Amino acid sequence: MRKPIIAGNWKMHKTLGEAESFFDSVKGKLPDADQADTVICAPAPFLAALSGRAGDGTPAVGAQTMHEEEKGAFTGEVSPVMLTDLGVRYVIIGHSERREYFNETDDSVNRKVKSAFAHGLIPIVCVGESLEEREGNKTAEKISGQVRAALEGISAEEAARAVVAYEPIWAIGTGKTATSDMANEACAEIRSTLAELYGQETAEQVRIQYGGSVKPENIAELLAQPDIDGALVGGASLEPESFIALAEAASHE
Ligand SMILES: O=C[C@H](O)COP(=O)(O)O
Repeated sequence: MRKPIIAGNWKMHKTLGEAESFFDSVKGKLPDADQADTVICAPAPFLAALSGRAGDGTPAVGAQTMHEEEKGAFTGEVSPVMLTDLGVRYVIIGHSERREYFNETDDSVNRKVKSAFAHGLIPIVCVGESLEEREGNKTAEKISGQVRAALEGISAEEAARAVVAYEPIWAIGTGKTATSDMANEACAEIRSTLAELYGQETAEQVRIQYGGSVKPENIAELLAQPDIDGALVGGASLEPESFIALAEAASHE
C-alpha cells in the first residue's frame, strides 16, 4: 500500500511573509503523517524560514530545483548540501518549466536525480508530453523515455524512494485536466517502465503523482485511480484552504 503524497509547487509566487503565514494557517489541519505525506516546494529564498517552521502538523519542505554539484562557481544556483543543511527533504527535478525555460535536459535531470539521492533528498521527478506529442500518439514513448533517462544508474533501493510526477504539459496551469482515465493510463505506463527497469516489486513501491490543474474538485477522482498515488499541484496549492482540502482528500485514499 503506497501512502498518498500531495506536493504543492508554489513556482515563483508569494513573499516570505505570505509563505510563513501559509504555514501557520495549515499547521495542525493536515492529515496525520501516517495517512498522507504533504510537501510544499517553495522558492529558494523561503526555504530556511519554512524549514524552521516545519514540524508536526505542517507540510515537509521541498525545493523546486537544485544544481547537481555540492559547491562551485555556478552563480545563482543552489546546491544539495545547502538544501539538506536547511532541513529540506524533497526536491522537484526536471519540471517541464525547467526543461522549457532553463535548458534542462534528460542528461542534466539524471545528474540531479543522482545527486539528490547521494545527499538523502527525495526527488520528485517530472515527466510529461506536449500536446503535439499526445496528438501524435507519442505519449507512452515520451514519458517512458524520460523515466529511463532520469533513472539511469539509479539503484532499485533508491528508485523505490523516488516520487515520479506525470504532468502533461498541456494541462499545466491551463485549467485543462487530463481525464482520470488518461492520467491513470500514463501513470500505469510509468509503472510498467519501472517494472521493466527494476522488477514489479520495486515498481509497486514508487509513488506516482499526477499534476496539471489539480484542484479540490477533481482530486478525489484522480486519486481513486489505481496507479495515481498523489498530486503535484501548482495554482491550487497557494491558498491554505485549498491545500488543506487536497491533503484531506488524499487521507481518504
Ligand atoms: O508542478 C505543478 C504543475 O506544474 C501543475 O500546475 P497547476 O496545478 O497550476 O496546473
